[in-house]
Amino acid sequence: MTTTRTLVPALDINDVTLELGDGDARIRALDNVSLTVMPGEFVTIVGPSGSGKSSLLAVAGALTKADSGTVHVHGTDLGRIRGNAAARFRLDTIGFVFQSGNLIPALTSADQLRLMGRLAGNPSVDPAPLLDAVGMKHRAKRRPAQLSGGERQRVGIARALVNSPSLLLVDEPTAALDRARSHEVVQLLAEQAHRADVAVVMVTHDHEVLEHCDRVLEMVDGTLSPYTT
Ligand SMILES: Nc1ncnc2c1ncn2[C@@H]1O[C@H](COP(=O)(O)OP(=O)(O)OP(=O)(O)O)[C@@H](O)[C@H]1O
Repeated sequence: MTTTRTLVPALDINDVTLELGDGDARIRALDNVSLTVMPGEFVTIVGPSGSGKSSLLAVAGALTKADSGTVHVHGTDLGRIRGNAAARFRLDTIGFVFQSGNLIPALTSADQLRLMGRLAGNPSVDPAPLLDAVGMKHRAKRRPAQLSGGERQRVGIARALVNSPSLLLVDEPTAALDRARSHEVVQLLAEQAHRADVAVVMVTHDHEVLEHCDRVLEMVDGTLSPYTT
């Protein structure tokens, strides 16, 4: 007997439109965008400045509501949750990684992870295995100012994984890094996606790192299409 396993997409964006600004200055940041990302898949979005990449991450991360279309994260319709429920959902289901790691200056690497666990109602988080997974166990007691840019980014990735998210949204993770560190960080994201079955959606201007991604898409004027070199 053959058994078929139905996989729920980690992210399912269907025909989404988002308009920003007021009056004559109103622009269509997302124009009928659709995107499905499965668990364990690492998708990257490239495209010119102002093309709508950050808007897409904001909609996928339940930070901005689409004007039309639907967004499901791991089966939950983001259009149907708001306020505290949306904040709770973000904390439990979505991880965010930003340009420079966005770490809290006063906290050690280990405490960055503990705090994220506590916020999600998971106070017994053990930071050691996650820091180990990103090659940062030996920096557990250091604060951000005592870390290199690449190390901060690694801690940021470990922190984003603390609550075992279904979806990891990553905005320009290599902006502050040299070429070697950029490859390391993006390779690490690919490893985490494949090992922990997390869907990763990364936005980048850095075409050097695309080799590590499973799928590359291009955003131009609010529309998404496959990227061709
Ligand atoms: N709050 C806002 N109000 C009005 N327009 C906005 C707002 N935020 C973004 N925009 C406009 O929406 C469009 C898409 O912006 P977005 O930040 O998504 O692009 P991006 O591709 O991420 O750009 P970059 O690569 O420079 O970060 C741009 O034309 C931008 O000027």
